[in-house]
Amino acid sequence: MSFKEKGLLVVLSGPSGVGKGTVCRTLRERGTQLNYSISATTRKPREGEIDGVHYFFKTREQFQKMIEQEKLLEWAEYVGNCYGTPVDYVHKMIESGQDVILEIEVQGALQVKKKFPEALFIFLAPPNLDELKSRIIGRGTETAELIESRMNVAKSEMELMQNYNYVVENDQVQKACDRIEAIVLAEHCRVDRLIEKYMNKEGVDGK
Ligand SMILES: Nc1nc2c(ncn2[C@@H]2O[C@H](COP(=O)(O)OP(=O)(O)O)[C@@H](O)[C@H]2O)c(=O)[nH]1
Ligand SMILES: Nc1ncnc2c1ncn2[C@@H]1O[C@H](COP(=O)(O)OP(=O)(O)O)[C@@H](O)[C@H]1O
Repeated sequence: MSFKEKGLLVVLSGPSGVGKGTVCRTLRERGTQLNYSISATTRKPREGEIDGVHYFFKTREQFQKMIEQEKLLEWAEYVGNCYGTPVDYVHKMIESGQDVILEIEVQGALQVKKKFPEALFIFLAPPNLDELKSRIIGRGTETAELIESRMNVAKSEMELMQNYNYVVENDQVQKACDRIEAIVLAEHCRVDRLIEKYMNKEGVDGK
C-alpha cells in the first residue's frame, strides 16, 4: 500500500509583462512536473493563439453563464476583459495527486487564497517598473493606451505582493525558473503537508 498525497496548487501571478507566460513556457520546456490550467477569457485571440490551447475564448454571455453555473474557481475583470479558471480541471488534478499551476492576475489569486489557503502563492516581480514597461512595449501586443492601463494596474498590483508566500524576481528567465522549481520542491517536503500522508492509519498500517 503506498502513501497518498494530494497534488499541489501553485499560483503564479504578478503584473502584466513581468514574464509569467515566458516563465511558464520555459518551465514546460524544461519538463517541470506541473500541469497547466487553461483559462477562459472574453479577450479576443491574439495572432497565433488557439482556442483550447492558450485560452478557452468565450463571449461575455458564455462567460457569465460559467460564473452562474459555478464553473470557475476564480475570475476577474482585467483591462476590460474577463478571465477565469475552470474549477473541474483543478480539482481533478489535485485529487489525483498531480500538481497544477495557475498563471493568473492578482485579484484572482486573492480569491484562490480564500478558497484554497493551502495553495502555494508565488509573486513574479520585475527588476523595476521601467524594465516592466520596456517588456510590455517590446512584446508589441498592446496599443499605447493599453500599455498605460497595464502600467497603472501594475503599480497597484505590486502592493499586493504581501499576500504571497514567495517573491521571485524575473531578472533572467532561467534563474526565475530555478527559483520556482526550488520553491515547489521544498513545498512538497513540508511537514504540515506530509504529516497527514504518513500518519494516515490506512497508509501506515497497510502492507
Ligand atoms: N484571474 C485570472 N487572471 C488570468 C487568468 N488567465 C490569465 N489571467 C491574467 O490576465 C492577465 C492578462 O492576460 P493576457 O491578456 O493573456 O495578457 P498577458 O498575460 O499580459 O500576455 C494576465 O495577468 C494573466 O495572468 C485567469 O484564469 N484568472
Ligand atoms: N527575464 C526576462 N528578461 C527580459 N525579457 C523578458 C524576461 N521575461 C520575459 N521577458 C519578455 O517580456 C515580455 C513580456 O513577457 P510575458 O511572458 O508575455 O509576460 P506576462 O505573461 O507576465 O504578461 C515578452 O516579450 C518576453 O519575451
